[in-house]
Amino acid sequence: MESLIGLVNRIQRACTALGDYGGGNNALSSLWEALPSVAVVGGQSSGKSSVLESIVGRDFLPRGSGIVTRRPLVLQLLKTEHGTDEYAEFLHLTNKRFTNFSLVRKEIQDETDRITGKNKQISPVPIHLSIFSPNVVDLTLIDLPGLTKVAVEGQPETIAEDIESMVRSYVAKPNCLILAISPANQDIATSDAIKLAKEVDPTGDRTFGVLTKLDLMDKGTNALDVIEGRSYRMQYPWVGIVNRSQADINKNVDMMVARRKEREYFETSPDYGHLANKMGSEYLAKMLSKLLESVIRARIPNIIPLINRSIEELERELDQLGRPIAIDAGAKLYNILGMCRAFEKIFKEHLDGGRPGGARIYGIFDYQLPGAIRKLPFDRHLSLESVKRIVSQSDGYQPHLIAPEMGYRRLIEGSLHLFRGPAEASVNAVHSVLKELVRKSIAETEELKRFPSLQTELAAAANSSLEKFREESMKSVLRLVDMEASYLTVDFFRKLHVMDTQGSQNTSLSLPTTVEQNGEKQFRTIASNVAGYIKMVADTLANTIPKAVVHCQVRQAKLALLNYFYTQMSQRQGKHLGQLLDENPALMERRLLCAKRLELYKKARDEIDAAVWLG
Ligand SMILES: Nc1nc2c(ncn2[C@@H]2O[C@H](COP(=O)(O)OP(=O)(O)OP(=O)(O)O)[C@@H](O)[C@H]2O)c(=O)[nH]1
Repeated sequence: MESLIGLVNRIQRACTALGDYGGGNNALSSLWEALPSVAVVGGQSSGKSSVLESIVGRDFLPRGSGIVTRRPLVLQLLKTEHGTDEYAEFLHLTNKRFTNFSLVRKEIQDETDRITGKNKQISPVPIHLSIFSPNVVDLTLIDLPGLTKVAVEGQPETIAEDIESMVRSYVAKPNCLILAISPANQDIATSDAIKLAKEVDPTGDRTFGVLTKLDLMDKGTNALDVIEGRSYRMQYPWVGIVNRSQADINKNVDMMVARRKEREYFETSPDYGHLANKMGSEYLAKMLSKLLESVIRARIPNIIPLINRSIEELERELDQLGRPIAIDAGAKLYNILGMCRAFEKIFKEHLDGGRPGGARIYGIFDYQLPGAIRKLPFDRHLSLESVKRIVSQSDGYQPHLIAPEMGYRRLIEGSLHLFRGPAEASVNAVHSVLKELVRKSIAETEELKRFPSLQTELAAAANSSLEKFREESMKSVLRLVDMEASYLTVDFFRKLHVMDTQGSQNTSLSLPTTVEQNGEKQFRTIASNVAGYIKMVADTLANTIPKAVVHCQVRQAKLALLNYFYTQMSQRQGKHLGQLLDENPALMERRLLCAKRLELYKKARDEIDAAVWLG
């Protein structure tokens, strides 16, 4: 069965491939940070690289002066069957097996430079190296740049701080075991590794003290005070190491020989002999492997809810951001039309009552239009003075004989003309409501939110259709008013005449009146008759204007708001369609990031599920 370390290895590789290497300010939760790991921390020349090589049993890390490790190196060791060949693989060079470890060293150097440039910058993007060998234990270690104090030529002044903050970002997370390397030939109180570990892990629950260069201590001195926890106590016992010296490296002393020499050193040491079975790089590797396995076993149950929660959050965010747009013209057109239909549906819901707004149109017909008609200045138009003037002007040089037919007509036409105002106002008011509903519906169409250009174009197309509907509606309502003026309802006046004759018969016995009195009475009657007629017309128009407006504007808006837009769309080429779908670049980037992170979490969930089943 594959070890849990192998499982975490695979998830870590997926993390790097999908852009999650912790930190970052993209507000996405990091799986990388949640995974247990072992970070190797130490000051420059403390012997970090030597410890790692000793654990691997191979000479493969870049060496040189200055800061050699400038990107985190995630070193995944996988134990293979006894007798099998050793080889190494990089995540960035899939399918290429390295059996020559000096080429591994070169590739680490080259790959570091690929991201950081040759000017010795540092980068948090890790390099993943897997080593398959029968001489290793299953273990993952992360080699970090050595803590330094000074910048070398060409490096930014802030390099020391930059390195410290990168190292800190690894060791600060609670799931990270810290392998703190300190050289024995320096005062432990000045160890950079111990200083940092103390800060981020004050209880020492996850720090392992490793003391290198025991063989380089002054004759007659030893590091027992440290190793036995008297000068600096930690939860886990210190592990002493003797690596290859510079002279051994120069002589190309084989790593296996070095391991043997280290074993012999402890076994024969008068100072450390009693601790020999708990010293040396082989012991360190085995102990770390066991511990990492048990930490992973303990932490996995907490990681599963994190993964599930993150999947939910990412799916929610992706739904809000919308799925990516297809590239071919047909699919683009299909998408655009789909969004238009979603908009039209919402627009109709506003009119039909599913959403608010449509009732304002009824308000125009029920309240605004009758109110405006009531306020028309008929009183002034039909005042005695005005009636007299208009009747006499209409009579011309020959006063009327029985009834002032022309006077009536002029008075009525003048009154009817006043209805144009309320009719026009109704059309304009409904137009404003429809325009507002278009704006609202666009804002409420979730699918359109990502596409500002499409929104603008859709609004322009809808508004230009509304403009056309308004023109049609205006013509129709004004025609209704003009029709009233073109042909008067004869019946109304015939009935009046009959009533008038009966009235004069009834009053024939009343007191005699003067000529002026008679004339004035006649003008009043004319005013009252015209007012009666106008009232009748007002009632009619209060009913027919809404019908015309609904027919020409509201119904048309429901039926054909985007007809012209659709015709235009079908003639557009792919490039133009693409312009309508030009999303905000920040949004596109965010979608990509979320999609990659989602893929990572799903992969991790599958990996863990499979391991649980197998386990
Ligand atoms: N004699 C002896 N020399 C050691 C030991 N450990 C490391 N060295 C030497 O110390 C020097 C620095 O060792 P490295 O392993 O390169 O140290 P490092 O911490 O990786 O150094 P940087 O990557 O430059 O920060 C090398 O010349 C090693 O040979 C040790 O236990 N004994």
